[in-house]
Amino acid sequence: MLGEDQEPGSYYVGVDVGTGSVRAALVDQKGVLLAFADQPIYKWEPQFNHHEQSSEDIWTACCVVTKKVVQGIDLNQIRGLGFDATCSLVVLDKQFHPLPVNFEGDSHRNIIMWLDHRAVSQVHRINETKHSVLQYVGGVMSVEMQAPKLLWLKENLRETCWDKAGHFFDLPDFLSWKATGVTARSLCSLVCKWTYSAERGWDDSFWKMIGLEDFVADNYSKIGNQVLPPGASLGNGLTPEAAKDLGLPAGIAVAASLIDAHAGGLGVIGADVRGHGLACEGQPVTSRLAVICGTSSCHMGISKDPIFVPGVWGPYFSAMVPGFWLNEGGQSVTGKLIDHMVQGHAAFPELQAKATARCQSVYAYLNSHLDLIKKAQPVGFLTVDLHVWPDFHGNRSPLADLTLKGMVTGLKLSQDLDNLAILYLATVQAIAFGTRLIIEAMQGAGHSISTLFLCGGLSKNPLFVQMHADITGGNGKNEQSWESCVSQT
Ligand SMILES: Nc1ncnc2c1ncn2[C@@H]1O[C@H](COP(=O)(O)OP(=O)(O)O)[C@@H](O)[C@H]1O
Ligand SMILES: O=C(CO)[C@H](O)[C@H](O)COP(=O)(O)O
Repeated sequence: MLGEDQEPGSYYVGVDVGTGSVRAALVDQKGVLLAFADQPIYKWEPQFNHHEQSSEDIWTACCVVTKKVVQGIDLNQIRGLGFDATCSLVVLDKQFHPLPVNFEGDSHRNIIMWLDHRAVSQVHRINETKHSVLQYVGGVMSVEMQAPKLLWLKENLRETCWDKAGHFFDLPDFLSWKATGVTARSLCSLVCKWTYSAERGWDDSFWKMIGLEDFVADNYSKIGNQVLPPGASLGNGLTPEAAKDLGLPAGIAVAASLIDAHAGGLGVIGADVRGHGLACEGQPVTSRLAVICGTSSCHMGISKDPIFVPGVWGPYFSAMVPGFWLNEGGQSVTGKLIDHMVQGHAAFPELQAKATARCQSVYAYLNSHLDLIKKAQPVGFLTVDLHVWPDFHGNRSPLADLTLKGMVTGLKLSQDLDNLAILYLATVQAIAFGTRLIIEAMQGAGHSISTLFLCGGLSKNPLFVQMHADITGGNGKNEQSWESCVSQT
């Protein structure tokens, strides 16, 4: 919205770092999208369940996309810049140089990604403490959060990484530091991934109990002892060095960052739906669930008072919408699971060739193929004999069990394109059932959710959206009308 102090003709740049790529958007003062660019980023999997990235590679990609979106505009009209990113752990030494997070000693790979599950033993021990901070992450800490990863580094890479480390950043906070030189952390990342409380700050007893008393001793300087609300203006804005890298004027305002799912949640949960004849018009914002569907899916619901939902992260105060509590359900792999199932099938080369011949994406081709083979039945009935359990990378919510694995039942001696299309459908349905289980857990604990707002790469897939509407809408527990609104971040 145009604030009173904003002149017309102002531009803003937003940079979104997902798991697979970096995207930049240029918007005007009304939030209208004027330009968009994206750039893939590198990922390494040196061993099973170890996932790493490079902060230098990601910063370079941020610079490429930012330069592209501001091409041809008057740079002096740019008023602000903001970042969001996945909640991956960036490690730097005392001089802010990258440190290796791997046994190979490769310092280029200085990020342990959010989906890395190397710290299984560490998270198990953290959960055995039953410390009170765990109440604020759904009762069970996830291996995808930062405390187990930090403990893993201390126990496994003591000399090459831990002893030399000067700064541990969540990726969104690394980016705002890189742009401004300010090491302040965002309340969003510290509350959601690091056990910081917006009301009580750090809990010394937790860090001492899990064997990371080092942080208490140095007054949390390595993980953040200055905390700002997301959107707060950082220091003196963009430094001359970062300005040169990004192709922007020095000194423009840079905002304290958000985690990617939280940026998506903030973007869609308050969407103005007036004038479309939707049943959710006039309903409170607390009746909406934002589902951010990319590599993973994140289910963001807010409330005025804290709601404790077993197996669902939070409640987190002011971490997404200021003044509201947030619960965050999630499925660790959704887009990644669909890609895995489709690309690993024997008929994938045939699918690729046919989709390319029609100038379609493989998913658009599969969706039309399902329409062709469903005959008179609704498409969902094609999977009466084939079922998928989607927890190939454990269950984030509501079971909070990282040991769970995926399953497929009903396999036949067929590997043709029909078989691939039906397996794809069953995978999408399984993911939608997972969302339904998360909603039921949230409703059972006191949320009152009646509308889903989807965004992210998977929301471009009409079958994914339709299955979510069909499967979550018919749970019989919701007296209110149910609908899925789609918007894209
Ligand atoms: N047009 C599309 N149709 C179907 N699926 C899509 C489409 N575009 C992207 N996706 C899926 O969305 C996922 C990536 O979403 P994205 O939001 O870019 O992820 P991330 O933020 O994690 O990098 C991928 O699994 C991809 O297959
Ligand atoms: O844990 C998360 C948010 O709390 C996200 O799943 C993680 O950041 C990855 O997001 P994406 O699937 O959009 O790349």
